[in-house]
This record gives sequence, structure tokens and C-alpha cells, in this order.
Amino acid sequence: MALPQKKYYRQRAHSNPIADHCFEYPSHPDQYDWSNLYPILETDEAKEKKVEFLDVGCGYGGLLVTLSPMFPENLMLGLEIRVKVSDYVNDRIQALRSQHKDKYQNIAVLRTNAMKYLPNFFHKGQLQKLFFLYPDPHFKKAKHKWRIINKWLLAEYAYVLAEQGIVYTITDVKDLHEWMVTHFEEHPLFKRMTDEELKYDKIVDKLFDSTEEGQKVTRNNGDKFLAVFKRVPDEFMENNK
Ligand SMILES: C[S@@+](CC[C@H](N)C(=O)[O-])C[C@H]1O[C@@H](n2cnc3c(N)ncnc32)[C@H](O)[C@@H]1O
Repeated sequence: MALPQKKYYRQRAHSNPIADHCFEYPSHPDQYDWSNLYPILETDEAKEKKVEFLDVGCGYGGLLVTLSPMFPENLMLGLEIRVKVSDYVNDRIQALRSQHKDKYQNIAVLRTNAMKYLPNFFHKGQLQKLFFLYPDPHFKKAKHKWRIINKWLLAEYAYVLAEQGIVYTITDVKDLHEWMVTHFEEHPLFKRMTDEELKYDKIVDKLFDSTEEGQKVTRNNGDKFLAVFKRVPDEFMENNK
């Protein structure tokens, strides 16, 4: 099977995340048939596995494809709201699986609205890593409520993340970077990680150029602002602020 070509999967840049699209979603994470996305879940060795890495707004899937061989034991999922873009990622993964025997079994994409249905898909504390790479900036003040980082959604991200789980953010838009940092720092369940703490994290390097948007920013000589946060254990919440 050949790799898909992006030119056949183009779609408008923005999809309104507040509008009511018709998405199917389970009423509980256990009611979703995850083996459709990850056929390895039908094997005895893997049947207990759950998604641990989540790429929110995964676009064309570059991060998943990069991380897949680095963390072959972890299931990773991309969430993408745009239908053609999620179709592209799915076709890309199927082609990679067909070209590389036993590889890329740990990545998949789901078309959904990440701003609405996270607790339907994930248990409390299930995720180890959450990625927001080059999220839509929604520059106008009236559209700030569309931003994927806001104080209401941070409570949901804290819910699905494991204690000590990590949130990675990167953007080329300084104002959005400052917005994300302010929101995470004001939230009692998140703490920004220092450069020293990130020195040995092999994922950090991959955040700059693995994704299609990151590569576009590089081509345009844009800036890149990184901020990484740790999910504070519930019992330390009081001491955090
Ligand atoms: C600027 S692109 C960045 C894509 C990718 N992370 C990258 O770095 O190439 C933002 C992506 O987030 C998706 N997106 C926006 N809001 C979303 C939502 N509520 N749920 C799922 N995906 C969303 C968009 O469709 C778009 O593909």
C-alpha cells in the first residue's frame, strides 16, 4: 500500500470546535472498541494496554509517526477534528503498517472534538503524555474561547492525566505561548518544568520539527516557544501555589 498524498486531503484550516458536529462517542471509555484502532489489542500480550500518549489536534500525524518507533510499548492516539485530515492520518498509518511488518501498530487516529469528549474516551489518570503542538491560535479576542487551552479544559486535562504525567506545548505565536503558560501556571494541578528537568527528555527535541506545522514554521524562519508542564499529584496541590 502506498503512502497517501496530502494534496488529496486538503481542507479549510479551521473547524469550529464549539459547533455541534455529529460525532459518535462512547458514554464510558470501556464501551469503546479500541481494537478497531489497535488490532494488537486482540493478542494476549497486549490486551490490557491502554492509550497513554495523546496528541491533541494531531494534524497530519507527524508526531505519532516519529514517536511510534521510539516508544513501541506505548499506545499513542492522535485526535483530529477535520475529517479529511484524520482520513489522511489513518491512511498514512495503514500504509506504514503494510510497508513495515509489525511496526506502527501502536499509533492510531480518532476523529473527534477534543474540547468536548475527552472523559468519554479516557479514564481518570490514564494518560502519561499530552501534546498540544502548534495549536490553532484564534487571534481575535472574540475567538479566544475556541482556544484548546483554557481554564475549563485544564480541569479535564488534569483529570485524564496521570499524576506526574506531562503536557508538552509548542507554538510559533508568542501571545498564545504566554496565554498557555499563564493558564497552566495559574492552575493548581500543573507546574512548569525547568530546562534542567527537560534535559534528558528525548521527546523535547522532536517537538520542533516532527509535525507538518513545525516544519512550516521552520521554512518560514518563525520562532518556536516551548513550555512543558507536569501534572502535580493531588496531595501536593495545596503546596504548589
Ligand atoms: C495548526 S494545526 C497543528 C497540527 C499539528 N499538531 C502539527 O503540529 O502539525 C491544529 C490542528 O488542530 C485541529 N483541531 C483544532 N481544534 C480541535 C479540536 N477541538 N479537536 C480536535 N482537533 C482539533 C485542527 O483541525 C488542526 O489540524
